[in-house]
Formats: sequence, structure tokens, C-alpha cells
Amino acid sequence: GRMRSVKDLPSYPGWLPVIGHLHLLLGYEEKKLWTVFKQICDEATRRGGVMAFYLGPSALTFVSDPEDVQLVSRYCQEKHYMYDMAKPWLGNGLLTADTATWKITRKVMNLAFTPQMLNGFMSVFNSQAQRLTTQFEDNPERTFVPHTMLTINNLETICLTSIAFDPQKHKELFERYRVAISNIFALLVQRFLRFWLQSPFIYKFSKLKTQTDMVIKDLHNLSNTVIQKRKAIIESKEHLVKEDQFRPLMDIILELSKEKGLSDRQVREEMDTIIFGGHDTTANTLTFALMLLGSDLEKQEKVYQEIIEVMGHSDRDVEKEDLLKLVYLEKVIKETLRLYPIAPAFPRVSTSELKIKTYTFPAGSTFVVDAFNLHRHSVWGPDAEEFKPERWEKLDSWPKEYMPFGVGRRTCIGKMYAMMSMKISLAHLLRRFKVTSDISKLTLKMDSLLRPESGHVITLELRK
Ligand code: HEM
Repeated sequence: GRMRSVKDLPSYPGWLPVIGHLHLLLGYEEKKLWTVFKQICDEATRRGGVMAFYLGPSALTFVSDPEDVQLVSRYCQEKHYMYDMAKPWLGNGLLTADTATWKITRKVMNLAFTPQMLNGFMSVFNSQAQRLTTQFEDNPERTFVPHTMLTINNLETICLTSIAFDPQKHKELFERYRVAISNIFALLVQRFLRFWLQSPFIYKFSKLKTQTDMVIKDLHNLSNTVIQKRKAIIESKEHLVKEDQFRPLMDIILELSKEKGLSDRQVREEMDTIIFGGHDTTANTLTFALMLLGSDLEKQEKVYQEIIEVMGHSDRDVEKEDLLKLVYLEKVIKETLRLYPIAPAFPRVSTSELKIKTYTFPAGSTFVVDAFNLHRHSVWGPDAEEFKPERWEKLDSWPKEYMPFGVGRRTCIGKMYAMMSMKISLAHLLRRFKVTSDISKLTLKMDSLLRPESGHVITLELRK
């Protein structure tokens, strides 16, 4: 058939000259952002799986059909300028780096994210899961929103494993860091949504910039201090490390940095990026998993029976060997990430001409991969909306219609870390408690991630 140009693309209703669809984003509110975003994604699906949404004059093309998503993930490596808004904090760390820089640093970082390193983290994952279980048990309420406890636990874990910062020893500093990190994203998203502030000139004189700069200064101070201290420790002592022994990521990266010529600043940017990438991602996924299992007691029982089969009726730590045997639990986590991909969409920019359906896109076009709808595409079958961990028995381990950890080469570096830590947390929690909840009451919101907004209460019953 005849190829058409971008101008012929169906466009989302409500387009206005000059500003395009930006006015739809006005009135910043996380819940609204998710509502608008979901409407755009759903409309794109209705319009045949490819549709434009205009940020001013520049089009974002939404795609959610498996073949189109494949093309975009293969041919569009460059990140969108909206990532630049996080650069004052994360600099050229993996997440925000331009492709040329990323190619070099990702190779170095891959050398740190090894199975040995993860095995060394098992003790931290286990003690953090024990801690969480105790907190749930000590909570005076049997029915409560677990989200804050999960989020704090998640941040503690990433601080321990990445920079060996122990929140129990530095309670005040940790609390300051926790508040700063929860503020920074709200501030960055505000800049994006108050689109006039995207202009560096206007932004320069705004109150938002003053606020943001202060928070970033705090965040940088903390990571700089911790890194410098650690560097001194490493250099002052003989560093004998046994295999499988815990070593924070930073040690490995500091070592590699000498070999590979990373500056102190680069080390800081990578550590800040790791902490950002891992600070509440597993917490959100765990909240969704508890909601799903709490609303389906039959499947929860199946998980429980598996845990008992593998670990017996003890409260011992989860060992490396156990992880491989907790196969149904793994399916539960995958299915949770299918229905609730915490990163529901990824913007990417093409570096060459690209043909999608009947349209020809020039280099420099922006696509938004809509993972939320991809995960509900008809290829998943008529029960795509249902929580069915069993479906994974018949699927490839990572089918191409499944992208909870991102697209193309710039996928999540923390995927194995996340799977391991979530498995361990759930094994500890689910053998101690029976969870009930009502997922039909769950509402969602979005800032940098997809999060529960309300209705995410759970009720715990201690298992005998
Ligand atoms: C359930 C847990 C997690 C999910 C669903 C998840 C998802 C993702 C996704 C979708 C991306 C790609 C983002 C994009 O294209 O812009 C990504 C990138 C990244 N994630 Fe994760 N993530 C998780 C946990 C973690 C953890 C625990 C860490 C750190 C230990 C981490 C560190 C990173 C980093 C550094 C990147 C940038 C990678 C690069 O561009 O090279 N993530 N993650």
C-alpha cells in the first residue's frame, strides 16, 4: 500500500495550534496525569495502534502493537529530552545518559551487576525481609496500607546494597535523604507539566528551580560524603573479599573506576542513578503483588504451599537454591508486572528513518512505547485482563510482548536484583501472613512510576 507521512497520523482529540495537546496536562496532579495518560494510550489503541499526541509542535507517537514495539525498541535508542530534566540530579548516569556516553558506562556497570554480586546481597535481602515481616507483625492495625513500610524498606535495601549506607546507624541522615528523594521527583514532574518551565530561560528565574536545586544539593552532598568515606576505607585497609561475601556495589564501581577511568563525579552519578532506579520500584511492585494475591486466595494458597514445600515450616533465610525452586512465586511476580508495569511507557527517539504500519517517520521522531496496553494486547488472549500466573507455564520466559523492564538495549540493569529481592520479600511475608484485600477498589496514579493511589489496604492474619 501507499506510505503516508507523519502529518497523516491520527491525532488525539483536542489539538490546538502552537501548543498542540499541552493544555491537557495543565493542573498538575498525579492522579490526573495517569488518567490523561491512560486515555491517550487507550485512544491510540482504538485508532489502530498508532497515534500522535503533540507536545507543542513535536509529536509523540504512541505504539502498542507487538510488531511496532519491536521496531521501535530495535531502531530507537536515543532517549527523549524529558529525561534531561533529571540531569541536574543524575547527570550522565545510565538512565539519563546520551547514547555515546551510555555505551561506555553500561559496559563498566555490567561488570558490577554480576551473579556473584547478587549472591553477596542475599543476606541483606533476607534481613530486610525479616525486618519488614516484623514491622507488619508489630503494626497495631491488622488492616492497613503497607505502602509506606514497603517503600522505606526498599530504600533501606538499596542504600545498603549500593553505597553501604546503614539507615539504622544514621537515622537522621537517612530520614533527610528519604524526604529529599521523595520530593525530588514531584519537583521534576512539575517542571515537565508546567511546560513553559521547560524553557531553560524561564526556568532559571522560577521558584521551582530554587526549590529543586536545594533538594538536589542535599542529595549530592549525601552521596558525595558516603562515596568519599568509602573510598578512604577501601584505600586504607587491605581489602580481602571472600567469594559470595557482601560487598556494596560502590566498592566494585570504585575499583572499576580506576581501571576504566571514571571520574569521582561519574561514580557519584552512577550511584545516584542506581539509588533512583532501585529506591521504590520493588516496593510498588510488591504492593501490587499483595493486592493481587490478597484478592485471589486460591492463588495465594498455591504460593504458600510452594514456600512450605521448599522451605519447610521454619523461618530460616531464603537460600540461593530455594530461589530456583520457587517457580510459582516467580510466575506471580511476572504476572504482577504484566498487569501493573510500574514503568508503563517509554519515550524513545529514532536515529534513522523508520516505517511503522503505513507511515514513514523521519529520523528524530519520538515514539512512546505503551507497555501497559502491550501487556493487555489481544496476543495475550481473551483473559488478558485477568491475574493468571499459570499462563506463564506455556510462555517463553521473556516473550516479546512483555516489557516490564524496558525496551531494546537500554533495559533495566537491576532486573535480576529486583526479581531476587522481591521473591525473598514475598517468601518471608507470605509464609507468615495470610493477606486479604480488594483489588477492585484500587485506583492508580503516576509520576515517574505507576503507583497505587487509593484502595490499597490489606488485612493480615498470622499463619499458625
Ligand atoms: C520491579 C522493579 C523494577 C522495574 C519494573 C524496573 C524497570 C525499569 C525500566 C522499565 C527501565 C528502562 C527505563 C527507560 O527506558 O527509561 C529501567 C532502567 C533502569 N533501572 Fe530498573 N526497574 C526495576 C528495579 C530496578 C532496581 C532494583 C535497580 C537498581 C538496583 C534499577 C536500576 C535501573 C537503572 C540503572 C536503569 C537504567 C539502565 C540503562 O539505561 O542502562 N531498576 N528499569
